[in-house]
Amino acid sequence: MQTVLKYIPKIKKRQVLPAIIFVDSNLAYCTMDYYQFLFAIGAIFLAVYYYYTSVYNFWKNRGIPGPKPSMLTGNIMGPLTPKTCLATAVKKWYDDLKNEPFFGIYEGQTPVLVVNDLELVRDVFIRDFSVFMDRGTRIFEKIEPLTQHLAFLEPEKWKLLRPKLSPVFTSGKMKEMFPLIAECAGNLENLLDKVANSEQPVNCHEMAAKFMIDVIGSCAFGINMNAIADEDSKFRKMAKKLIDHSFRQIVCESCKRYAPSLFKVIGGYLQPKEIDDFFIGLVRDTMNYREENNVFRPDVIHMLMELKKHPEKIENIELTDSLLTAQAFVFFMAGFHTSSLAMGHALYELAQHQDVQDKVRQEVRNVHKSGGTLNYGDIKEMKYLEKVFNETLRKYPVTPRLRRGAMEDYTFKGTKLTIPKGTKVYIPVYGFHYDSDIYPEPEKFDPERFNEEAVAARHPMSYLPFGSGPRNCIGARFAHYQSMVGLSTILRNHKVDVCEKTMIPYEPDPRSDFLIPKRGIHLKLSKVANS
Ligand code: HEM
Repeated sequence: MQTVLKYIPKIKKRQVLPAIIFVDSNLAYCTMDYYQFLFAIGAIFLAVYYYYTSVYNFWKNRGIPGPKPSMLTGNIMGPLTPKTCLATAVKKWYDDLKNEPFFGIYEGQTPVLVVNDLELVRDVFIRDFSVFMDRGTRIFEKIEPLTQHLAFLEPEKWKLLRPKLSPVFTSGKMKEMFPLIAECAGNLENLLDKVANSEQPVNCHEMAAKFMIDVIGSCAFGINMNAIADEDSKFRKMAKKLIDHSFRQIVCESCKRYAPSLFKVIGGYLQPKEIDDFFIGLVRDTMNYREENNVFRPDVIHMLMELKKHPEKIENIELTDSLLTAQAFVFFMAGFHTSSLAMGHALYELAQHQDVQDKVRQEVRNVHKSGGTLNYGDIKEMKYLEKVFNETLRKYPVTPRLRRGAMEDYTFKGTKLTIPKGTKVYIPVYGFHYDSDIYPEPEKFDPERFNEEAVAARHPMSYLPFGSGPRNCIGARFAHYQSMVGLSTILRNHKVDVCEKTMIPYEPDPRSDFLIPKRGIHLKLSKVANS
């Protein structure tokens, strides 16, 4: 290949221009008149400009207001241009437009309707669920086989799989699993003493993640993942890789969002295979072990083995190994990541509100007088801790917006707006949770917002940490129990304080769509004498 840039400075009007800048020595130069060249460039610019302005007229043409989109990225900056995180963007749009029933934004070039009106939100989640069963997420199953899980699956497969997996999380099953969670809490207690003795700040988000990995491993997979005791635990390493923002992952995510057709072609080269191979191997080996040794545990793996044995129970779906593994994978991923964030954020607030922390400790000690192992009933009695947990998820909803996709043309009730089939819909959770008309002084951490009367006085759609309707979080009950066990274990005999390393004010990580602390949650942990 030979560069012929050297020709360019010598060009004069009406001179012949080598229009191909990189020319293979075997190819003849392609020549073009100077004005023709300028015209061609201009035409290309015009075409691109026309394309983008017409794409970005979608909402304007329908009379729907919205923030001004940028070329290419629309309104969602995304991981390649991390100026503002998604939560901050959602809040800004909502604050500017909250008196509108809805407004329009663009994810890349894709129009998205954001629904503000709480009754219309209820229609989307519950009353017209048959239209909004879709998550509105595109899956590239050949490139990323583990993304064909419950959270992303298209409605046809989702509606067959969800009822088969829901029984894993009934309250009866929770009771059965509780001793396994309590056992992991024992290991956490040993870690707490080590950390307190070291007198060094600890990243509480990471500590919570280790606990959650052990809990999910034990309850969903029947495996001791050993993340608390072993710094080199393979599961902890995989978990870190999953939530990592390496350059490769940022490129992948951006490509999927802004250039999905390109991702189809190059995604296979960008995608690390290590995580897929690890989980596919893990689920296959666990199933084989149980089969050969006749092991029975009423968990996610058992449910998946049953489906594999009786594929006739789910017609119209080919139950491939990767489809089954993807279901186990989402329980691991969603189970440890979301709950560890909730637990980390709760400790962050408690370290800044010692009065609330003392009250929680008092309650935990009253309920759990005997010490020893916690039981299921103990958690139910910790009403104040529950309020703290709920208020934490109000201030720090893990997902700042929820998503749905319209499966047919849909007219919003009481309005003239009809959206075409396939339109994406967002629910601005972070906007609701910080709306001062719903939650006065929204920046304040106040667990009393969750006393019975206050909750009954609010619209049910104004608090959505676990989503709502038939496609809500399948693991909400499990998340609640594992977080409450983790928090009560830490706070019973230990105290968290802010220290020099604590990030105040809070800054979310702009590279993630989840609400994640930018620099971890570093707190000082010390032992509290038993009074
Ligand atoms: C504090 C912890 C958690 C939070 C804040 C959380 C939040 C959410 C949210 C907001 C959704 C979307 C709901 C919607 O669109 O209406 C969701 C879905 C989901 N969550 Fe969770 N989650 C948590 C813990 C868990 C746990 C522990 C598991 C499993 C062990 C889990 C498994 C799932 C799955 C599989 C879905 C997809 C459900 C479907 O599409 O049918 N989550 N979660």
